[in-house]
Amino acid sequence: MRTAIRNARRLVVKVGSALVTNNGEGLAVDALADWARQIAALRAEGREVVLVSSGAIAAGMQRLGWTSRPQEMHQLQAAAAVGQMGLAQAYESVFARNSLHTAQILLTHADLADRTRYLNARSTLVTLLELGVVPIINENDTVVTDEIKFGDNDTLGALVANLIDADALIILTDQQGLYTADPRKDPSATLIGEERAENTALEAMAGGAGSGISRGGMITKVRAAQRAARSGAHTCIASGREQDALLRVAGGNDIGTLLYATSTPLAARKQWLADHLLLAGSLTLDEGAIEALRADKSLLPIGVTAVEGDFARGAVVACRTPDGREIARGLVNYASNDTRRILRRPSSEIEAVLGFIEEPELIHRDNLVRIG
Ligand SMILES: Nc1ncnc2c1ncn2[C@@H]1O[C@H](COP(=O)(O)OP(=O)(O)O)[C@@H](O)[C@H]1O
Ligand SMILES: N[C@@H](CCC(=O)OP(=O)(O)O)C(=O)O
Repeated sequence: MRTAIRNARRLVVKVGSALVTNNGEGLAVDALADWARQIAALRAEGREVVLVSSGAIAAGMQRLGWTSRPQEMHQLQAAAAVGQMGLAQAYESVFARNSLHTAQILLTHADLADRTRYLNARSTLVTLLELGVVPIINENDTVVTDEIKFGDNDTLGALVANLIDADALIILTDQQGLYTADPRKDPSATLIGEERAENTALEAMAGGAGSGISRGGMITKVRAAQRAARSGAHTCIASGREQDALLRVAGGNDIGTLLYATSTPLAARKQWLADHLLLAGSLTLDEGAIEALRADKSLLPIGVTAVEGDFARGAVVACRTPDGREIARGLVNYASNDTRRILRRPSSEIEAVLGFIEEPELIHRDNLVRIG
């Protein structure tokens, strides 16, 4: 499977806060310079690289002289705004030494949930890659609150990989890869070399963040690999402190943990639906509707037993089993108040109940994606 990474043309590289900021001590400029050198070498091989870098909050805290991470959102946002300047400046200068231009892109969840903005972000990124520029992405921490944050950049890295149809996602962190348990807590844990990204047993092995500096931990990296696999991208988690880590991973060497994709990539529009982190509402389905969705059919109002949330026509909603498990999601044809009036009814009655009809389906199969 390592050859899949060796053959990857378009790569997303994610570097975590602990690495970027020397565990919060300040920007690790030597590490940044080393990644820039390796990314330049990959570009010289004709490969395209997008960098997703954390570290704004940690760098901002250090610049402001704060020794512990503040709790208050506006203080975190202020630190991110200060730190992002330092981050951008440092990357610009280390890539310039390798004759490469960089571009700063700050994204929010809302940017990727809106179809037009999503497509715009994609075109800009692809244009930058065609121009030979290295896009450097972070979350736009200054404008997002907790409920709507990606929170950790592993998730953001996977969404970016899906956005630009990357072949591989390389996550550099402070461990050699995914271990059978958190090695900080269990010294007998062993490194996993390769595994299917979709193997849900991996989630039980992965724990939370290793330091107060970072957010996600290993669990968000495993989930990022699952997400990236939906668009066919393979993920490698490796230590950013290893000599030439990026070049060795991208060269197909046996380091870190490779979580490879096996499923057929989703069509672009369905990928976008699957990548929504926040849904406007949810529908509870009966057995017949669950069966219909498994057979790739549309969702009709007759198979819906309950509606949750307040949503407009065209919103993305979850389709759940009676015990609350999400099995699919899609773009709904009727607003929540209308959906409540037509649920459990045959489509032939929609017009009589509502006084109008949009479509006979509540969610058309083309706008529906199965999850899990
Ligand atoms: N099964 C595991 N294997 C490896 N590391 C793990 C595992 N479970 C939890 N961790 C922790 O995840 C940390 C890496 O994630 P994180 O601290 O969020 O770093 P980053 O800033 O690179 O995203 C490790 O330092 C480790 O303590
Ligand atoms: N956007 C935040 C990154 C959040 C974070 O810490 O992510 P990670 O290092 O991936 O756990 C920042 O730049 O500080």
